[in-house]
Amino acid sequence: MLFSCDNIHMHFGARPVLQGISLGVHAGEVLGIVGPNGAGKTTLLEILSGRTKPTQGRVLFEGQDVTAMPLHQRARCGLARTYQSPVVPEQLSVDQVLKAARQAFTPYLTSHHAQWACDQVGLAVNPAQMAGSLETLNRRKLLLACLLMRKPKVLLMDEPAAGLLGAEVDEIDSILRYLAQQMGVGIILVEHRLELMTAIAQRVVVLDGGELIAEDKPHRVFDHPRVRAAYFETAQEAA
Ligand SMILES: Nc1ncnc2c1ncn2[C@@H]1O[C@H](COP(=O)(O)OP(=O)(O)OP(=O)(O)O)[C@@H](O)[C@H]1O
Repeated sequence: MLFSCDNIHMHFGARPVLQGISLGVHAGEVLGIVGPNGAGKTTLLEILSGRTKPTQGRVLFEGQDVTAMPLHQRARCGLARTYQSPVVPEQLSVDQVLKAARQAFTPYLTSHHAQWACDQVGLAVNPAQMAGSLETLNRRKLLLACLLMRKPKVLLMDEPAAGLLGAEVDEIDSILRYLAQQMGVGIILVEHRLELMTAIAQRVVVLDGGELIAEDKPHRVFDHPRVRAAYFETAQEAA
């Protein structure tokens, strides 16, 4: 297993938010995480990325225990993370954003690395354009290009299709498929859109109330009685 966690528990005060979560991803595999609102998906991504320390449990990267390793060190090991909102530096041009990303790496990456990364995600915009004026899909592509030039081994993604429509979702789908299949990146993906999950994930885990209640292939995971109950009850409560 390339990247995994083992028996993760998380409490906020006395409140348990994650209870005994174990999962992992292989190189070139896409693992999906779904679950109703408040299930603990984002909290788990925060723990996997190193932004939050779990109350209990371990995170393992290529067999090494990285539980105590902070976010920036995990990034150097090859872990990358994207967020639900594609926040870019509004006052910098696309070229300046890419340059800042190149210079955040030691030794500095070259403009060839940046161009290569832009090509991988199909980012074709005027380099002088202000990043703040990009629409959602190109913001996501720019942020992904900044990560890809570091050649990550593992990518953690929180709702990469949020704010996208139709053909744009298909484009993200193709990019993620390419990263996994051609570049061998292990991807852990939190996503509400089940069609995206079904299209690209090999396995899906379902969280509910901080517990892992099912793990299966995407087209089978909703056959599990606990998964149906979690979604049905949530829908009923919301009605
Ligand atoms: N810093 C925090 N302090 C206290 N409680 C928190 C904190 N962060 C999250 N929670 C609680 O933990 C639970 C899980 O939240 P989390 O955001 O991980 O769920 P989620 O599955 O990502 O939900 P959504 O799909 O709505 O984004 C929620 O009940 C939330 O209110």
